[in-house]
Amino acid sequence: MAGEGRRRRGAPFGWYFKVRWGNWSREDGSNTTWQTEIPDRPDLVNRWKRIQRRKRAALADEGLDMDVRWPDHAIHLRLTHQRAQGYEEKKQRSTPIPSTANWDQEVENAYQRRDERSVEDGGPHLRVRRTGSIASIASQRGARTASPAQSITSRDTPFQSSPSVIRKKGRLHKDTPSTSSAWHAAQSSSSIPLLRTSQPPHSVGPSTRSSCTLGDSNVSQATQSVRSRIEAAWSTAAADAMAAEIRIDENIADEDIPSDLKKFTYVEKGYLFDDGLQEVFQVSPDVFTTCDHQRCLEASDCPCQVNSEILDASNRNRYAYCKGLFTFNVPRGAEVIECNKYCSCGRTCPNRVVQKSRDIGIEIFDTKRCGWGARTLTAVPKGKVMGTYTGRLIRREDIDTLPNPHLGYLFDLDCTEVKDDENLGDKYTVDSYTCGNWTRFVNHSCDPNMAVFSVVYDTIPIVNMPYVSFVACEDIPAHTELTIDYQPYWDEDIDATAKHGTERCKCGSQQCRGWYRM
Ligand SMILES: C[S@@+](CC[C@H](N)C(=O)[O-])C[C@H]1O[C@@H](n2cnc3c(N)ncnc32)[C@H](O)[C@@H]1O
Repeated sequence: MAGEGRRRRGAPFGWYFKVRWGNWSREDGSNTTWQTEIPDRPDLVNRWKRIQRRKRAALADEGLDMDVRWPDHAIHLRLTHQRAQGYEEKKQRSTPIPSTANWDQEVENAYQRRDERSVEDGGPHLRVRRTGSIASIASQRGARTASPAQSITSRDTPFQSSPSVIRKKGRLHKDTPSTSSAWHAAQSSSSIPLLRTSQPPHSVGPSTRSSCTLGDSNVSQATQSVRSRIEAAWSTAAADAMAAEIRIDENIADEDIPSDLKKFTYVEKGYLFDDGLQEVFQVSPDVFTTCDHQRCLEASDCPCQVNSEILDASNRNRYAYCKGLFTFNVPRGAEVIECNKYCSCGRTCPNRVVQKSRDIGIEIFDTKRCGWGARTLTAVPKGKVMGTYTGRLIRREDIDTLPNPHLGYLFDLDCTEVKDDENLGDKYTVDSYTCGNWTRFVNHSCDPNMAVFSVVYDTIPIVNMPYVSFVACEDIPAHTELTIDYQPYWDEDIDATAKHGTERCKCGSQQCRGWYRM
């Protein structure tokens, strides 16, 4: 393969490959032809396409603002073919992946088409990496294949709740567990918690106004405008990422809005990076596993999928997702690897779920007992991916330098870490104190309705910078507070009686263990 190009004079419109022949030449010595297809050498065509795709991606990596202003029709008149491709790539990347309204139907259709083609190994397939496999990944060629195949069966530890914890330096509280049934009743009736308890550490609790006067009413106007301004800024950021609405409960008053939150930057997707970390995150295109599919349904022939380590009881590979919902088959220490920007599958590929935009509206509200919280505006089905924990990506070793208020908003990217590993090198944490999204308002519950899992799609697992994805672990009615367990493996990881560093839990669930750890 020597090149490719758009329609040539006198030829039908379309893309052409330029082929240089080794065993043939014209009388004048030239040995290239232009052809629309090379049916007997699909390997050459696929390799060529892969290389071109990487070139396009590299062009787009240079910056998304370049050239995008040009109208579509001018592109092939004014630019080389490669630049036109780069333009297409940039255009696509500048547009976040919208959530598709009829996505379920599309996937359903695709499954149907697959079944019609009678593909033998059509079973769901999960691409993951397990704890401890980092070295073997690195030993493979540039980690392209993500991990060695390593079968586990359904008897292995199932996905539980969260591979990571939100950290906070806390002092020991000796209070007894909170077992309020009012909270539980409030939850099950889809309303907000009713109990009023002590203020959370950074005073975002209930208003301290004791009386209401005309002056207060004016203050209330100003309050509204502060809340509205923050809400507008966050909504704009969410809309830019094509995400659903983000509201701040209108009952939140001016004096209940912490000053730091007025400077808070809402980041719906992705990370902001501490010095030098973006370079770590942005790995070379060569090390990605990629596929040439339009859709990644046939696990047996998708290069991204074949190295899955997760098998079901019948030894068949599984997808992490089924019809857009998380399957909860990911064991502890595993990461989901979604199709990436170098794959040729489209935006509705069933292996692209977390990277889609959030389509569930969220409201931030005052829980009256745990500070602010986040609740869903609509009913959410079990398995629905709600969003990722965003914020500033920092080195774990830098946590000690952070001011105290940050410590309640840290999320360790520790999914693949071995217990009690003291080495802090190459370990990272997300700090959402000054920037982040609605997930930084998610409170702890001992009976949570969301779980978390780690996922990568724009980097590779070995760099230890996955996204932490929040997923509904049960059907959640509209207007219910969304919660996770900050210490999901507490019964495995720590002696429940050793409560050093724990905080008194006010989740109020019937299963409340009385403490949580940041
Ligand atoms: C990640 S933030 C959650 C959002 C926080 N409520 C706010 O107002 O910004 C974690 C903090 O929320 C509070 N919190 C979360 N879950 C709690 C619980 N179950 N009991 C008591 N406080 C909780 C604690 O103050 C904790 O430091």
